[in-house]
Amino acid sequence: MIKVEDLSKIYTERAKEVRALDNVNVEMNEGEIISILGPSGSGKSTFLNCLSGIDRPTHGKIFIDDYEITNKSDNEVTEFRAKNMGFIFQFFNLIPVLNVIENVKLPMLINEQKEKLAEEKAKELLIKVGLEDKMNVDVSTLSGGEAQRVSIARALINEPKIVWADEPTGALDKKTGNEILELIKNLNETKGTSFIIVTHDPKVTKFSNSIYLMESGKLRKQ
Ligand SMILES: Nc1ncnc2c1ncn2[C@@H]1O[C@H](COP(=O)(O)OP(=O)(O)OP(=O)(O)O)[C@@H](O)[C@H]1O
Repeated sequence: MIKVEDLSKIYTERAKEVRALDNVNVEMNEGEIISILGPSGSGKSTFLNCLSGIDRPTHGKIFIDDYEITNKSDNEVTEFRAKNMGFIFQFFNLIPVLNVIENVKLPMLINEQKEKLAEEKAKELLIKVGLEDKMNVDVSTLSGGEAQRVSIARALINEPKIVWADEPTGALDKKTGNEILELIKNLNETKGTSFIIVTHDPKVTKFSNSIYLMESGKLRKQ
């Protein structure tokens, strides 16, 4: 489903080169939970940003289901991302002026879907993540675990094939973090969505089908 060929990313800062990704070659299966572990500064976020088309690699090719993103224009990649990918962040990145259900509906409205359909879909997902009682509340009143459930519902609303999660348990206590990972596992099993989780947290591996280790820009399967 994801194929990466000879991928490198070199940042140049004050005439010094940083090789954030160093000739990565990998194929990742569809429908799995994949975790990418590695120390701080090893290149995990750079890898996620390149594969999701947010950043451009210096060298190499990336295919998502045979669609090469590395030879497309910025607009084409943005459209592909909006239709095929969801995102979960460490600090949730919810929009504070929108309530819970409005946050969940937003990516579907951005994709020019009908309001009524977005409303139905958002309700269904909020029930699935256990937030049926919180649909109309202000997001600032949510606990960390609840906020992450909202962001998971938001990530899934366009029925993406892939959800990228950057430290999804990083801001949560151990128990809440485990509940979020259980929810991700459940959604992976019931909907077949692939989750690719970038993390420092070794307990994520317990929920993963495949584990990779990033070290100094090189990726190894465990
Ligand atoms: N925009 C940038 N400009 C210059 N160097 C960068 C830039 N972004 C990242 N780097 C460097 O590239 C390397 C990889 O960074 P990256 O953020 O991908 O690591 P990471 O594994 O995600 O780290 P963390 O776990 O701390 O988030 C680091 O040496 C970092 O300093």
